[in-house]
Amino acid sequence: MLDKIIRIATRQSPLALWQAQYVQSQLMACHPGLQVELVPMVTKGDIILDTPLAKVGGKGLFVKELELAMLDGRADIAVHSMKDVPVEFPEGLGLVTICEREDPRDAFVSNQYASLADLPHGSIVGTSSLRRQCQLRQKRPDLVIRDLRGNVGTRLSKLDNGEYDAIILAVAGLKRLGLENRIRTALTPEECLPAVGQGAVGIECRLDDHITRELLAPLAHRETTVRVEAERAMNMRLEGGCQVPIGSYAELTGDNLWLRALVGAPDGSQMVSGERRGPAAEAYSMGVELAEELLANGAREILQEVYQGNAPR
Ligand SMILES: NCc1[nH]cc(CCC(=O)O)c1CC(=O)O
Repeated sequence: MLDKIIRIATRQSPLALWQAQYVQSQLMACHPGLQVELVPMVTKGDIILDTPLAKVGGKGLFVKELELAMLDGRADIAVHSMKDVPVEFPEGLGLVTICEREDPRDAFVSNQYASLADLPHGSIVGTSSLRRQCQLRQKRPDLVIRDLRGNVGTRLSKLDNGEYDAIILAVAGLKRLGLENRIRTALTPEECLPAVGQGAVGIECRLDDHITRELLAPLAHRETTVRVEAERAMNMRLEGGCQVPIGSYAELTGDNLWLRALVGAPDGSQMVSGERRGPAAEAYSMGVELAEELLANGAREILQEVYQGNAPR
């Protein structure tokens, strides 16, 4: 077992490298003597950076090359932000481990203003996430929302250049990159319901690689796994593809799971939301049932508009 080497396929953005190195150090701490190497890769998503993600094929662009490397045996595992992991996996691969969640909230980042409420009428806010856009617009229809892409450092420099009055980023990403001081306020789940899996890191590998799966087992965090399972079941039932105006967030207290979800029109004109409470063992079915309730309450029509590219923004 100790002469085993684990190779981690990773993108080279600072956040992807942080996540890969986090898993590398956790694995080495759990298994003294185990060798763990990073296999840095470039994905299509890294190359096509100027087009809104929804138009170029979505988040899958960032994971395909990593998955091919695992299937070809050039790498053993890939580490993902759970919110970027597509709902389906290629044959032979699967998500086997979910690590402990970092702060799941969204962050309000600005150089002049301390909070969303402080933004003057007509301020320009940067985010390309339809989920963030619809929730911002619902609360503040006066704001001007502009697309904002690139990795976390790029987004912050566009804010600093004066292109935006404020931007919204995930708290987790900023913390991991040592940029916590840029957070003016964390938005509560009531202000902006987080994305499926936000703040959690997951590990994908070949399902028949039992040695690797056994080595990964101690990195799993039970509470996070239950929460993310409920959130992902919700998303799966909604067929939430690449870029979607869906928030899905679960909290677990003892055995009590509380799942909240919303689907909104990107222009903030409509929003359907709901919640479910139940025991942890029912995480999956709670997610599916909540999704069905939202679909029946108008989410189906909202999502159809978004998928057909007709939704006003
Ligand atoms: N969509 C990009 C992305 N994917 C994961 C994170 C970091 C937070 C996380 O792990 O959920 C970010 C940056 C952001 O949304 O600000």
